[in-house]
Amino acid sequence: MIEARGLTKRYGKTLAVNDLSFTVQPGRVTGFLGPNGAGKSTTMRMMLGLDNPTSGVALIDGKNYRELHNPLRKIGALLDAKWVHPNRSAYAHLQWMAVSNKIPVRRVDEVLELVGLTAVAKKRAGGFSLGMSQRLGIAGALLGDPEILLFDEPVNGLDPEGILWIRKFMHRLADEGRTVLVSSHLLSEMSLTAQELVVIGRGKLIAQSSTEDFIHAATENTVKVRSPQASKLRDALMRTTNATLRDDADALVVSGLDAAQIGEIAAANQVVLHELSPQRGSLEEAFMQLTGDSVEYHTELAQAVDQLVDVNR
Ligand SMILES: Nc1ncnc2c1ncn2[C@@H]1O[C@H](COP(=O)(O)OP(=O)(O)OP(=O)(O)O)[C@@H](O)[C@H]1O
Repeated sequence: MIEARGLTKRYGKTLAVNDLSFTVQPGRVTGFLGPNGAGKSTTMRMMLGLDNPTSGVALIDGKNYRELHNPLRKIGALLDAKWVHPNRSAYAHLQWMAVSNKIPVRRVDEVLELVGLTAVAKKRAGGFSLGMSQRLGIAGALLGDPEILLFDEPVNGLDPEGILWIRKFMHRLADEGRTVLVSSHLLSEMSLTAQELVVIGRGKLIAQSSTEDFIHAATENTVKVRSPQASKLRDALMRTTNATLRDDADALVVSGLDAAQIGEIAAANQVVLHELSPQRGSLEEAFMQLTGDSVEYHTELAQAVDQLVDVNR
């Protein structure tokens, strides 16, 4: 388990992380979501003992990173995929990491196999694509077979195939019972990857919940109804309920009632229905809702969505 308690980091005048408290549980992929500059990397660096909190603590199974006996066996991390020496082979890089952390060298072959890099293990890491570099970074994080894994923006810049691979791999790690914290500013990607969310903005916690609850709590659930007798249905709904109705092309969008209630009212009034479909809010809508009226945020959000469209193009 990872726990942040009152975690705060100040760089001069910038409050990068502001009194952040949350927990990350094993067996689930937890998305660490927030726009660029929200404080995700700083938080992760403090979890890994690479930066000192101004106040508060980041605990790994109840301990500071620096108190861990054999840190790589407890927590593995991918912060920057390109930090590998370009002239080293993938194998040599992992071997160096293994030796310097007292991990048996045979583990190198295992992790190369896990991330699908066995065939290129002896090639220069400098010639790797971004996707291959990410896999090598993940192999490094897995070297100590740790229970806890941190990934900072692992899908940034990857093609759809690479994104899918990372997503499946994260799920596999969580299914093995590990604690997986993955940061991203890509909202839609997180809605597919993460089962739990920790959402931050300007260093502060906005929400911690399951992805489903996050969307549910922050967005209005509506039901889309299409009927050849729309005005009769509208009258019946207005007469008997406090539901709010709005028109959307040839459909009625109803909030305040669920699909079953609308179906019952339609049947009681002998109204024919052609469609009765619950509409779920999206993570984008939820994020907009919770981050309120900040212009800066909405610009960030628009950029995040644009990037997502680019990635999927
Ligand atoms: N070493 C540093 N010195 C000064 N300011 C910093 C430093 N590191 C981060 N910051 C500032 O702290 C804030 C949070 O940055 P951080 O990199 O943690 O955000 P992030 O959510 O990871 O965003 P990104 O995805 O862009 O990295 C930003 O305003 C950033 O400019």
